[in-house]
Amino acid sequence: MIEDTRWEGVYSFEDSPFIMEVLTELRDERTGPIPFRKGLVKLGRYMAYELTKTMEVEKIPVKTPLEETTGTRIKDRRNVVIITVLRAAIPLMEGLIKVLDHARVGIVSASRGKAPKFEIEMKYVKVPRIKPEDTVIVADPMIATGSTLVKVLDEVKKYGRAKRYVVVGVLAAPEGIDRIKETHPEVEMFVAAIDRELNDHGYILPGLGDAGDRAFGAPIKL
Ligand SMILES: O=P(O)(O)OC[C@H]1O[C@H](OP(=O)(O)OP(=O)(O)O)[C@H](O)[C@@H]1O
Ligand SMILES: O=c1cc[nH]c(=O)[nH]1
Ligand SMILES: [Mg+2]
Repeated sequence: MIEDTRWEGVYSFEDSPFIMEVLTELRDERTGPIPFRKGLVKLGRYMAYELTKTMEVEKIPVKTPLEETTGTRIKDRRNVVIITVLRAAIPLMEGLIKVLDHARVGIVSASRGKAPKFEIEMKYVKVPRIKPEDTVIVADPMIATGSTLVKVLDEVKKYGRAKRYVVVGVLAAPEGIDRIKETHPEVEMFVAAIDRELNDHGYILPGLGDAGDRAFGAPIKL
């Protein structure tokens, strides 16, 4: 992972060719919903694997068929709460949880309104109690204006103070990172790549389009 020195605690995986290859497939407009969801699952799995490198480990005794020796256990892996932001984060969470299988899971809905206010409607909130030893991971593939994550982090912090707050995403715009760092400076962010900018509809450029629509199809407006 590479720390982006424009901020404190913001990392990308542009040094990982495999993560970049999967990201390229997600960006490709020819990629349909099935491979798109599969790609989000893969990114969740591999970014969770990378994230374990930042977790606390402990030495434990282990007995092989031949002799006693010392083993390793990732202590923090047993104290994780994954917060999934509907819709687009569902496949991403599926990938994260393959590595972080002990995680407790919270689900929140968050749908973003139109420019320029980008009001966030957060109706469905089901979050477990958060303990001081927990690493809270908020999963959302896209960090554009940052409105969604600011609102979700505000809400999640009502459920108890955690040891760490980590955002895991696929693409982030500098504008969104700035916004989140303003209101939640302690939050660490891990994304596959940090893209160039937002367009005036609040979409990330070059981006990958609307992640929820790419994964599940565009909803119709009644
Ligand atoms: O950083 P922001 O400007 O808040 O934008 C990011 C949010 O926008 C998209 O959600 P959307 O409202 O499109 O819902 P969806 O995931 O169901 O498509 C995306 O999934 C993020 O949650
Ligand atoms: O580019 C973007 C920005 C916000 N939400 C998305 O799904 N894609
Ligand atoms: Mg969407």
